Amino acid sequence: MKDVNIGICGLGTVGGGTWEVLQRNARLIAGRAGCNLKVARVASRRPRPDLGLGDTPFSTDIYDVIRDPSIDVVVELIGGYDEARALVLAAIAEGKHVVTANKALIAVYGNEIFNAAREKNVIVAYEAGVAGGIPVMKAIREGLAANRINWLAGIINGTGNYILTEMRAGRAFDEVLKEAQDLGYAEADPTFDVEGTDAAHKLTIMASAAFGVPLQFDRAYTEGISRLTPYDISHAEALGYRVKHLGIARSREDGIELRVHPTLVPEGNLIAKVDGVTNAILVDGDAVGQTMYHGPGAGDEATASSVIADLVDVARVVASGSDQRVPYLGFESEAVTDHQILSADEFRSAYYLRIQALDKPGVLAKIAAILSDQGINIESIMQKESELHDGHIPLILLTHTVLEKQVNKAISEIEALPEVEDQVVRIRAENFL
Ligand SMILES: NC(=O)C1=CN([C@@H]2O[C@H](COP(=O)(O)OP(=O)(O)OC[C@H]3O[C@@H](n4cnc5c(N)ncnc54)[C@H](O)[C@@H]3O)[C@@H](O)[C@H]2O)C=CC1
Ligand SMILES: N[C@@H](CC=O)C(=O)O
Ligand code: NA
Repeated sequence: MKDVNIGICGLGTVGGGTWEVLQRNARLIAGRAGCNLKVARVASRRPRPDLGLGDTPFSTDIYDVIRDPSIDVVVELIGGYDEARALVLAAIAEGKHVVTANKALIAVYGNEIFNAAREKNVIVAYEAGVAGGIPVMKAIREGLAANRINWLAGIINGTGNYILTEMRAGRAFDEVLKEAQDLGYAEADPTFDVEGTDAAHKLTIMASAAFGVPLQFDRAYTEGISRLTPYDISHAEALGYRVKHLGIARSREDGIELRVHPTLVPEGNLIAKVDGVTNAILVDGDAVGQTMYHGPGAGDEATASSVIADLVDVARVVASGSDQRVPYLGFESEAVTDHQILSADEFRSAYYLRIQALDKPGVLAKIAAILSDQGINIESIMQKESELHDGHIPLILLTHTVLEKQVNKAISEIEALPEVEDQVVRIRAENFL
């Protein structure tokens, strides 16, 4: 059986997991790929004696992998933007295929990288970058190829969902984040997880493959979980919702909503029950209806599972000498359109609003009048006398679905009322899920 030679760059959480699974399941994987996936070289800043690399050449210079003429596929697992971009472009220039877990790289530089790869007739595969171990890109690009995809929505950051799950159990944000870092779930810069950047990277990639538009990370609306409070989480629950950090991509006649933010999800919805580091993506297609992809969104061997699936795809092409492959974002270049990405003002959603108002007659009427002037109907209202503090009492409202610009207008008018103190807390609620 032929060997396909693999060079791994970056032996951290995912690199280590990839090495381990390739060794453990070598025969099984070879049986599927039709060739041996041989790790012929590894490079990383620090050696990993715990992995038992044996005779496999190791160096601290990742470019040793690029320079090695025997390497067929470079596995980029160093992470980050610029160094990874340079490494991947250098690998492509050498005519090597690339497998990466780096969604930041693909979301931001994917258009450039895919063009370079097309010119050199090599493959760049990135399944591990989107929802870790879940083969969701395979589902979108291949399994759902018959469908007009209407929308997709899901939990696509394991660290964030882990934090929200533990916060519900009463644990402190910082303590749980530290634990997620120790478990290898978090990004090198964990603000990418908690401020929504990582989820926006993944959403950008899924949306392009779902709708056939170029990658446009800079057009994604991004809001993280760092400002969520246990208070709002528990009040949302009292209204029958769970607060989840979602990525939502929805195709409309007038454009595409591309947004990442904390979201109230009806408690009966499957997504509401997804806890811990688990990710879940619901995809709505015109032919199939809704399908859901659920599984570990981060972690060493779970992510390695996707890295190796990509390696098998590449190895089959290398070993068979064919150049048959799935287009990068599932669409042939001629079929990619310029359907615009909408601004946040154009989002349609329901809203949970928490208003800190003076407890005196007439205030509620003023707020109701502002909402009504903006055409906003109220679905439910909650106010507890027991939460009266310094003459102020939180008023919690759930609106019907409206345009976001109407809500923004209403919020600024409400915040300007002398009876209202602090900023209005606003969390989108999605009843269409
Ligand atoms: N940890 C996870 O669960 C997941 C991570 N990813 C992605 O996988 C990639 C790798 O992530 P992790 O393994 O978690 O990171 P990590 O920080 O554990 O590993 C990165 C490794 O690369 C090495 N490295 C970085 N720059 C280097 C350079 N210039 N020269 C030599 N070595 C260098 C580091 O020393 C480290 O050993 C990232 O793009 C990340 O976003 C994707 C899905 C899940
Ligand atoms: N930091 C990411 C890792 C996987 O993509 C996450 O927590 O989801
Ligand atoms: Na994946």
